[in-house]
Amino acid sequence: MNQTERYESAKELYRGLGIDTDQVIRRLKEIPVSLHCWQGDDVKGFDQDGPLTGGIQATGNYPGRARTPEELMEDMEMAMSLMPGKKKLNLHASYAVFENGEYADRDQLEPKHFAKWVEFAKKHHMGIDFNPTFFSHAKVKDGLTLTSPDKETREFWIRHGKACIRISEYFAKETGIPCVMNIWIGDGFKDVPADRLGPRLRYRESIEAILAEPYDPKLVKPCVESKVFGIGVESYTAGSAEFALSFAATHQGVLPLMDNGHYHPTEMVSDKIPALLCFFPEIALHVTRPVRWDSDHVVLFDDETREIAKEIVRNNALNRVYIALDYFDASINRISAWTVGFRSFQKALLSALLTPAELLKGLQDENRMSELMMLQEEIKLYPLGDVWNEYCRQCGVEGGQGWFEKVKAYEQDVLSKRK
Ligand SMILES: C[C@H](O)[C@H](O)[C@@H](O)C(=O)CO
Ligand SMILES: [Mn+2]
Repeated sequence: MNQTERYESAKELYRGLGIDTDQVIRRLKEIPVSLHCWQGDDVKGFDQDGPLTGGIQATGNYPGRARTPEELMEDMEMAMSLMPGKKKLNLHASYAVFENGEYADRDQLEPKHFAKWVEFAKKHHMGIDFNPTFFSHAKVKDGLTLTSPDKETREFWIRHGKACIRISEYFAKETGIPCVMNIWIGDGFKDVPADRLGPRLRYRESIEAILAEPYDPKLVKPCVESKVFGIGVESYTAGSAEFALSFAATHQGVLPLMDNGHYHPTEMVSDKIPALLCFFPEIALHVTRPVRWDSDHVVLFDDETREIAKEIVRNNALNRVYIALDYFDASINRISAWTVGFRSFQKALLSALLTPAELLKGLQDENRMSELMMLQEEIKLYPLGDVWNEYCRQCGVEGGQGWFEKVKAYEQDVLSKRK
């Protein structure tokens, strides 16, 4: 059978489950997934020369890292040409583009410093999500920013956050797509602190000061991303899950953002999604793959990634969950890392859309658990790959491994020349 015949055969099989694969493909094409710029340069950014801090690490030293805005945009374009589906551009403030010798510190950033990125996003018909960069900067004092006991330090970072509110609104107005602005700080302590409450009270106050910056809540979606520990802050992080959830629950219009690398290894974010959907109109995610710790490995088509996609789809929450990828692997070709991760989550969304959720819920509600188990297991061997190939064909990208030849050629022609 050729690919078309295989798709037609798969279509019939899924029709037997009450699934219209043509409609699934149409729907998947419209689900935006935010693609993080920082996989392309190991989270280095353009505005500082110092090391990556904040308790995160991009391990490896694969040649060809993007060093300039132009190189990063070129690499993202290459990667996006290999990915099916709708993308948003996810930027950090540290990726500001200064021209003609200009420079602005983090608290002085303006929309004009991101005009090149808006041009890039418009060229690719993308919305833009944004992140204040509360790390990798000299004004991180003793590892602290918004929680610092030093007022001047807090005020610098509050000004940075306010500047990012203004830039986020600029992005939304320029692209016509709301901007998710994610607040994450690495503030914490390596060893047992004497005061866990004080930093959190200051953090709450600082975020409230940032959000006092006027903005249109239809255009800017502020989020607070939690974390359980970081490298060098193993004993305490101010922005814990309880803090982030409580802040979002008590501040109108603020979304909790869950990164599935930010919990204890046995905790599953997939299970947390339907819990939060009971209480929050909207939530945000960073989809990643933690190995032993919050290692930010490339997302794969693995169980938890599939479960995360399933919870979003089967709870009819595609319009309530802002999906972003967050991983940075410096040990492999970065174009391939971007591409594998994005395609993996597209596969997870497709798998979820091809699952007969109502049929399975009915079996659960009727306590027909034996049949439920049987059917959930049998569906795993349905021909997802034939629908995937048709989806990729319609999106104009390779369904199988052929795309990697293009990555190898790009490495040969472009990346290898970056000395
Ligand atoms: C670069 C991102 O802001 C960062 O990865 C953050 O989202 C995070 O997950 C830190 O562990
Ligand atoms: Mn994250």
